[in-house]
Amino acid sequence: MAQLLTAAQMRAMEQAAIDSGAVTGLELMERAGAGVVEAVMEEWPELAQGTHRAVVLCGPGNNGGDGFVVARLLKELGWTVEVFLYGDPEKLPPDAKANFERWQALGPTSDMLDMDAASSVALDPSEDGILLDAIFGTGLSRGLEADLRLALSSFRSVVPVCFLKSVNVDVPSGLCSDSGKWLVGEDGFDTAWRTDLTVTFHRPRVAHYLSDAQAQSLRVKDIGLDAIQSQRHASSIAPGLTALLSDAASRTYPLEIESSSFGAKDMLDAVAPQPAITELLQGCDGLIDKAETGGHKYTHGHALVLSGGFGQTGAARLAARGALRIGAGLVTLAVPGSAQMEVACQITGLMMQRVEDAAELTEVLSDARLNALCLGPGLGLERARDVVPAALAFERPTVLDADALSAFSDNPEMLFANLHGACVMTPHMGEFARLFPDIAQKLNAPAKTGPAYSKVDATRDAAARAGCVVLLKGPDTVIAAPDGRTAINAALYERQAPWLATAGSGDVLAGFITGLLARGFEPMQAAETAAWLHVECGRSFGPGLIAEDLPEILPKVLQSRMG
Ligand SMILES: NC(=O)C1=CN([C@@H]2O[C@H](COP(=O)(O)OP(=O)(O)OC[C@H]3O[C@@H](n4cnc5c(N)ncnc54)[C@H](OP(=O)(O)O)[C@@H]3O)[C@@H](O)[C@H]2O)[C@@H](O)CC1
Ligand SMILES: [K+]
Repeated sequence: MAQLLTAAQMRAMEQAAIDSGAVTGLELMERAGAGVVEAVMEEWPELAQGTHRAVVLCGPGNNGGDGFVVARLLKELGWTVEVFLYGDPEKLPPDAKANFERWQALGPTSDMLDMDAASSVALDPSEDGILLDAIFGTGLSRGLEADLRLALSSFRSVVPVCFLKSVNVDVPSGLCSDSGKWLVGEDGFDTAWRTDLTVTFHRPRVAHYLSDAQAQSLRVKDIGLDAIQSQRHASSIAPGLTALLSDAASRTYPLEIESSSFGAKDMLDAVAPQPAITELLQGCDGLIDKAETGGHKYTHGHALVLSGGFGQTGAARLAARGALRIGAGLVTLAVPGSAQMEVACQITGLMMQRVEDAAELTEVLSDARLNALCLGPGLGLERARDVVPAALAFERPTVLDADALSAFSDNPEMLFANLHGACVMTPHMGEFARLFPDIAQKLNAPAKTGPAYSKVDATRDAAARAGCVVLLKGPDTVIAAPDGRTAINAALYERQAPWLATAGSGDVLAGFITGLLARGFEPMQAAETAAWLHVECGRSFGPGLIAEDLPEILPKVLQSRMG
């Protein structure tokens, strides 16, 4: 596992490396610039052949310094390079200034706010290449002023005309790197724009997995911090490192990525003021295939999925199928009398039990072998209000989805009073906003300054209030436990799975979680694992996916996981 980083953590790591004497800021900047060039060539191999054009927009801080390095390196490769600066060169921080001066020896720097700047670029559309945004990175503190936004959008409008690829250094300028939110200026406008490529350094920032509207592709380039860290571990000297990192990481949560490509845990492990966040790129620990564990069907648990009435049983059947496929030993659908015939005609492998109301459910749950419950898919609001409190009274591992959440929109407190620590709530943003209106309002409020309140913050706050795991759906699904553990399951970049936005997809997810709860996974682990597998199923099936396909493709995904 590796970690997602906040701006404060990244700064602390760089500073610690510099203070150790193992590297200078100038060297890190050089590696960052070289990393950008390398990433561009990797992303578009055609740009590695011959010479091309780079329009480089530099800002007033070290992000701008990276831009000057890129400009120089591309110029040395023979590219046509035009550089524009936002800010006063005299006020650049030392490393950025040094690189500005090195660039000055190779070419001019124009004022980015000059009215004619972008149109001068558009005059010559003959060479393809890149538009590089190196205006702001992790140092963005507020929304962009109107004149800069105007200039930026003029440059962006040149991109299609001149066949340029849009590349940003670290984060697109205007995006808060801790929250994934576009900061708005005093006038309430932002600079939201989807670029072709983001190149970041060492580890991704939190923001890179919290928004689907920032870049098509993300590349993380090594700038040598891991090597410095392992040298330091080897020599066992890390004086003051922990304290330094702790100070700088005041608003931090170590953010973990489960990914072989990002290497081992790093020196931020020394700082763990809050529990970790896992980004589920490569899956989760603890997914033991049923075949490996063997045993009787009851050793894999018995899940009970509550169904709605006649004509409304499809969602519960989907969930039940998902629970069975993911390895629950037995799955029973609890069905009112009106729907018994309908369900009986549709199921194989699943069992059915008549459950008319809360009283009958209470009776059924006296069988302690029913060790995981799924409440919500197709349940119906009235039935949900009746059976949910009765089910929760047993304090068995329980998934609450769809109608089990909507039924309490008018009175979330009633739901919260019944929830317990073995629950997993799986709202989409609409359901979330009805249950946690104040949190949703805070999340959706335009942000003028960073670090802004993020989807991670919102999900954590919701989990703390509800006292159970909350899985807030989206292409950037965030899963949080009441103790602060948090994971992001991002279906972004190479894990995009737009086909998952199909009717019934959420019901299958609820079923996957329920099945894993039945197998004895603890709630956070069940939610993480199910969410990851859900996306993998979507990716594995591809276009044309309908919800029914998700449980059926799961064995293939599990087999590939087992190697
Ligand atoms: N440290 C290292 O060793 C390495 C760092 N690296 C690179 O450095 C980047 C971080 O650099 P950074 O900290 O200098 O921040 P950066 O994003 O350039 O901006 C800060 C400047 O912008 C200003 N400013 C902010 N918001 C503004 C606004 N809305 N409108 C106008 N101005 C605004 C702010 O001014 P202030 O807020 O103080 O008014 C300040 O002047 C990082 O993303 C990575 O690319 C790599 O080279 C690897 C090695
Ligand atoms: K940038």
